[in-house]
Amino acid sequence: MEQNFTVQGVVAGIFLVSFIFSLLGYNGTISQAPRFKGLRCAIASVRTIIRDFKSWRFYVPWKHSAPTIFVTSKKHIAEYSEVTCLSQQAVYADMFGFKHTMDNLEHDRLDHKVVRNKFNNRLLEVKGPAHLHALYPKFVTRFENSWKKALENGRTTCRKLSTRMISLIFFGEKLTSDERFIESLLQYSKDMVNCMIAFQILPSFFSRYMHHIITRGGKAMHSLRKQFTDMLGPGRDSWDESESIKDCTIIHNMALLSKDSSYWTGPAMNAQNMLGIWFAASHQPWMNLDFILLELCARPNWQVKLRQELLDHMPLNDYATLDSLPLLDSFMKETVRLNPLDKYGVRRKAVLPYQFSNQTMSVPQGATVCVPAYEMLHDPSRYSDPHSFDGQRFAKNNGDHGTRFTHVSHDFPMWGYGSLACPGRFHAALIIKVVISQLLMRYELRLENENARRKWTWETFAMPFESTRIQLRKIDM
Ligand code: HEM
Repeated sequence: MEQNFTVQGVVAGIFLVSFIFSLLGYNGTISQAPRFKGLRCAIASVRTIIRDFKSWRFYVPWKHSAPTIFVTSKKHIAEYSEVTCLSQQAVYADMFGFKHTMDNLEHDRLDHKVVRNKFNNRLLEVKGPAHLHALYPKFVTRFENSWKKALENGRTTCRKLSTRMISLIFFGEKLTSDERFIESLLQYSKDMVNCMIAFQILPSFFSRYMHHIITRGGKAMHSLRKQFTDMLGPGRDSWDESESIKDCTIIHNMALLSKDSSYWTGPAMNAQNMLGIWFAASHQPWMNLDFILLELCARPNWQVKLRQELLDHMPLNDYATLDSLPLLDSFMKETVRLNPLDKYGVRRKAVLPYQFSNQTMSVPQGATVCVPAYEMLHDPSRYSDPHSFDGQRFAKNNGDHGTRFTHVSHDFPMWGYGSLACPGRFHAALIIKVVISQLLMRYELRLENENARRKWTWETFAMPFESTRIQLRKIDM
């Protein structure tokens, strides 16, 4: 429902704005639309846009985007992903309008890349895995409680399930049992995506007004930021949470790690970084979880195989055991290979001009460098029979682990590359594995409607429909 509302809103917005531009005689960049000359051409252009959008072909009709440079060799990827003047944050700041959606984040400071990246790596990649292992029983209990609620309501969504789970490691058990707090977390992430769509369509002049309208004055963002600032500052000592859980949370460790640094000027700046990390964590886990469930529905034989693998390793009392199952890992990875959320990966925007070290390529200021992720993941020289689903592709023939789901590689750009590769990938893997294993041990899964549309696309993104319904049939174990 919500998805339909967003898409309809977008189409209506497109209609209105293109009509106005057309009447003003704006010369758009739509490839197949005629040049706008007067009312007749305007109506024809609007029809083309509506037809394209109805057939799920999304694009920005009137913006000239900066050039994109594609890179595929390991050497080049390793080089450009690390260079300071090619900024990761600037890419996402443009895409999601961080100026508005992250309370004036100064995304183009060059020191951000180095300091924030190191900080986030220590916080999530270095410290994260041990905390995830320690909290594993809490995650299982969190799944059980969330699932009980879902059964009472007769439904849930991957987004809600994933948010309830992952928020536990961010903010502890007590705060994330508060429905109003969970609502703000969910709303903030939705606001970001709705703004992204609106900002891509409208001239940047409108961004701050659109942000205000779409997010109702940034209600969720301000409420979260206030809460984070308090938890990272004056309210730290009075935070009502058990010490053993608190010690493992991201917010508590953020305060500890930044205490003696001159870069972090205080709780307000940390709170802004926390908004960023929450945003990074809030979308991709549920979307990948959704695709994995859809692939499982299409493959009942894989449900049996994975269930057997789980049964062979019972009791799953610790995360090390669940995390070491080669077939589960491989199935998840193969799903992601065939359903990448973004056609491009390892995106960096040149905040200054850059010349590759072997002088073969130069990147003008403002251009984006990235890898053609979709093509690479479907390239027969990297993956044999690349268009067919092989759930065992990443496990060895003897059933051992091949390459892991969380492994970072230039052949598999899902996590990015180099020192900026996703530091939260272990968190994402845990959430997905807990949900999949708990569901498989209880149910057989199938789609309510085999022909239901499963993906929608926006620019280079391909995302699951939240409304695709999965039916669960209880199994006797
Ligand atoms: C399936 C889920 C996820 C996917 C596919 C994913 C993917 C990515 C990718 C592609 C990047 C950019 C890397 C680059 O440009 O080289 C990234 C960055 C990042 N991700 Fe994730 N991510 C996921 C989940 C998470 C989670 C759960 C967290 C937090 C717990 C997280 C935290 C971050 C952060 C903080 C960055 C920015 C890195 C930096 O600033 O240094 N991600 N992620």
